Amino acid sequence: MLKSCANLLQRYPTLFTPTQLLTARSLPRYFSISSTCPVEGLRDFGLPNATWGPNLHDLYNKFLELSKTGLWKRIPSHNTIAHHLEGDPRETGIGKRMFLRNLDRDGVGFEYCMFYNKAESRMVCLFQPGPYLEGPPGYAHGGSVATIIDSTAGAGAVYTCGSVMTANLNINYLKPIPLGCTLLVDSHVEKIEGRKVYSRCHIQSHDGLILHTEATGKEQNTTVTPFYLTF
Ligand SMILES: CCCCCCCCCC(=O)SCCNC(=O)CCNC(=O)[C@H](O)C(C)(C)COP(=O)(O)OP(=O)(O)OC[C@H]1O[C@@H](n2cnc3c(N)ncnc32)[C@H](O)[C@@H]1OP(=O)(O)O
Repeated sequence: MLKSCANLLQRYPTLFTPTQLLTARSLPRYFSISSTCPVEGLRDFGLPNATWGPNLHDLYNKFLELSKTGLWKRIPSHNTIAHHLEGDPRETGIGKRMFLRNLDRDGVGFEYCMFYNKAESRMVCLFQPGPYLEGPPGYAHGGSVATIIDSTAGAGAVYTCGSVMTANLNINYLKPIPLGCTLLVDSHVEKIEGRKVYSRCHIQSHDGLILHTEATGKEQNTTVTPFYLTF
């Protein structure tokens, strides 16, 4: 691992902070970043890759197991939003990349996959923040935390109600999120009033012992950004 870390440092001298280097032995496997990630071409990023740590694998396998009951479904995650949703017949604009999938290497940014439970209007996101999301030394930037919350609650609202835009998002940052850890982002649609969709979301450590973040969101049903769903 230290050898691959040294190689990475040679190629990308500013990739890791001193804090991360000091704690490199205890951090998961984003140090073995694959250099074979294709830049172009359709790919489902919600599938395991070499940068996933053991805790992310464990959570993923747990939800795959739950999916066998039919209550949960893995949500595909392609590089462009037009392809993000299963069954979307539209072509995407050239050069567009979905915000969370806009890096050309695995493991450095938003490493995640989502599962949806229709009966509970619930979307969970298994999330491993990579080193490019750094805010305070060694920890995830608050904006990146807001992004994964917005994307999880937003996707949950889309799968529950169809096309929505986020109108409002309130976040309480309770405990900082270490880069490289595995998190469960858990959102559900709490209430629907006409075109208004109210969601609640929290982020906890993979073992449920630490509550990192709580959030409430309000999405507005809209026809501005029609999504095509086949759930
Ligand atoms: C698997 C798929 C993954 C996809 C996930 C994608 C997730 C990403 C989500 C996003 O990032 S979306 C991008 C960020 N959001 C925006 O850019 C939204 C910009 N704002 C708008 O487009 C409009 O303001 C909006 C559509 C949200 C509302 O416009 P409307 O014309 O529909 O609202 P209108 O002014 O008619 O108000 C309707 C109701 O909503 C309420 N409302 C509007 N804006 C609000 C606001 N900001 N906060 C709270 N409430 C709001 C408003 O008070 C009113 O309540 P009442 O019916 O009770 O009177």
